[in-house]
Amino acid sequence: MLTTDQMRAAEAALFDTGVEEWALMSQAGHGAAQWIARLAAGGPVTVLCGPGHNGGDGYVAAAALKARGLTVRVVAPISPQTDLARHAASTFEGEVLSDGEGLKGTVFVDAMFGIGLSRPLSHEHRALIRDLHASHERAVALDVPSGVDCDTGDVVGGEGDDVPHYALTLAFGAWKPAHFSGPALATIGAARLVDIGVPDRDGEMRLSLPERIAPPAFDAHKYTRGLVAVVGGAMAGASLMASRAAALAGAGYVKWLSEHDHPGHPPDLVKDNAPLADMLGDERIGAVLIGPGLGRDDTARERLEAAVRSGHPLVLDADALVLLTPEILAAETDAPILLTPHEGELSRLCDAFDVAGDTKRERALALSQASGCAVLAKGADTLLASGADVRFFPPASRWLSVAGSGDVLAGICTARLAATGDAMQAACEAVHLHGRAARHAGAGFTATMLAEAVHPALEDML
Ligand SMILES: NC(=O)C1=CN([C@@H]2O[C@H](COP(=O)(O)OP(=O)(O)OC[C@H]3O[C@@H](n4cnc5c(N)ncnc54)[C@H](O)[C@@H]3O)[C@@H](O)[C@H]2O)[C@@H](O)CC1
Ligand SMILES: Nc1ncnc2c1ncn2[C@@H]1O[C@H](COP(=O)(O)OP(=O)(O)O)[C@@H](O)[C@H]1O
Ligand SMILES: [K+]
Repeated sequence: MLTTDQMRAAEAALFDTGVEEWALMSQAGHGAAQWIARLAAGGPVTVLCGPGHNGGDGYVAAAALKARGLTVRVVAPISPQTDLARHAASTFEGEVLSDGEGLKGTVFVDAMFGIGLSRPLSHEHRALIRDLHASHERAVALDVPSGVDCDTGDVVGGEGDDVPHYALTLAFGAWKPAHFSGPALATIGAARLVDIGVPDRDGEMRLSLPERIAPPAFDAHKYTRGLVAVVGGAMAGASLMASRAAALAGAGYVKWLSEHDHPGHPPDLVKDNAPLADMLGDERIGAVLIGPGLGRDDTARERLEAAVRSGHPLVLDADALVLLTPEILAAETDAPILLTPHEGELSRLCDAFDVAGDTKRERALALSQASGCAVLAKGADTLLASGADVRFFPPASRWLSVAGSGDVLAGICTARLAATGDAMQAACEAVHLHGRAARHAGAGFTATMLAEAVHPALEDML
């Protein structure tokens, strides 16, 4: 995944090796035409072309679609402004209109602006896009929906609903942050990457895709598979749900360290109510979860301090993130720590660690660097920051927006941390497992149902 500047640098590096600009544009336009043709299914296509190379891609796609026998109209409110864009326009031999008055069709292709957007869309351009969107059955955005800032996913000079909803967005050469973050996420629809020859490199920002989870080794026993300790608190239900999710996410053994009882306590979950510091002294513990249902009083803070001092790999969620300060984290520990804040907790933590950033990505990175922890910043556009690295995730079921869903995720994270010993890998596996569980749970599930659905989800990922 590349920012605008990185994308331009990657293109420049290709040109330095002798690749022609036209070759890239040609691949972008032809790659787009293949997707558009499938969506058009023989119906008429209207391509809105801007003045730059995004428009150039549009002209190439228009010419390729016309060559396939489709009815294609180009609307170009601004003429091409570069030699390359003019050359692209010259390859399209059909009708070019200056406005979209009365046009109807199957697919509307937005090739107005891409990574070169430099200011908010004018009222006229916004209205033109809205009208063409309304008069066609489906809309496809080339590179990004016009008006979206590629680096942030914000709508430049506007709100999320100033950009209409696209069925498909075709990213050229590399993903941009906007494809998986910010208000743009609501407008982008299905996102697909079109190869234009920009080599994949092991950059700091990447899209995380599900990878296989390793099943237990042949000589595995419950401790090698991971002993998870879930610290309970005043509201026992939340830690109980997290424990259940941890058990179903592959942990060999889950211990519930709780002073409180709960009627939903299952027989296969071992409860231990000895003093917390004693229990945390067990060297076999692979990872500790603290936060769900912990409470926020002095007792809760003492339990958090004990968990950090224990030196075990940690997942801190919910109330632990409300209580966390740099002083608490100052305890000597080399063990990996994963923080799993939602938006509100992230902003509180940024205050507590005295860091700031314009975007969620920048805030999560700054917090990770200030705290030394991996930061899984949850929400509709979940992302993971660890040191300089960022992982984005494909959008998950919106039904995950239910109370307790974060407790389930925290339990999964802890099981994966106990199994892998690596906060970043654990968080990536956990987000995919959580998303997969949501698909198994269907629509309108409760957090308890989601926790149960971790079981079939794990099987999918083996
Ligand atoms: N460099 C290349 O050869 C390639 C470019 N590609 C395409 O080119 C795009 C980037 O092209 P450009 O750098 O030309 O940028 P764009 O085509 O995104 O836009 C730049 C043009 O729009 C104008 N402009 C910007 N914001 C405006 C606004 N709000 N109102 C009116 N005019 C505005 C600028 O003055 C400039 O003429 C990518 O998104 C991608 O679609 C890729 O397909 C791959 C190859
Ligand atoms: N609209 C959404 N689309 C996808 N996932 C979502 C959405 N809203 C919330 N989630 C996910 O659901 C979980 C909610 O966690 P959290 O906010 O901690 O809830 P709770 O505290 O109630 O458990 C997170 O994993 C988050 O990424
Ligand atoms: K566009």
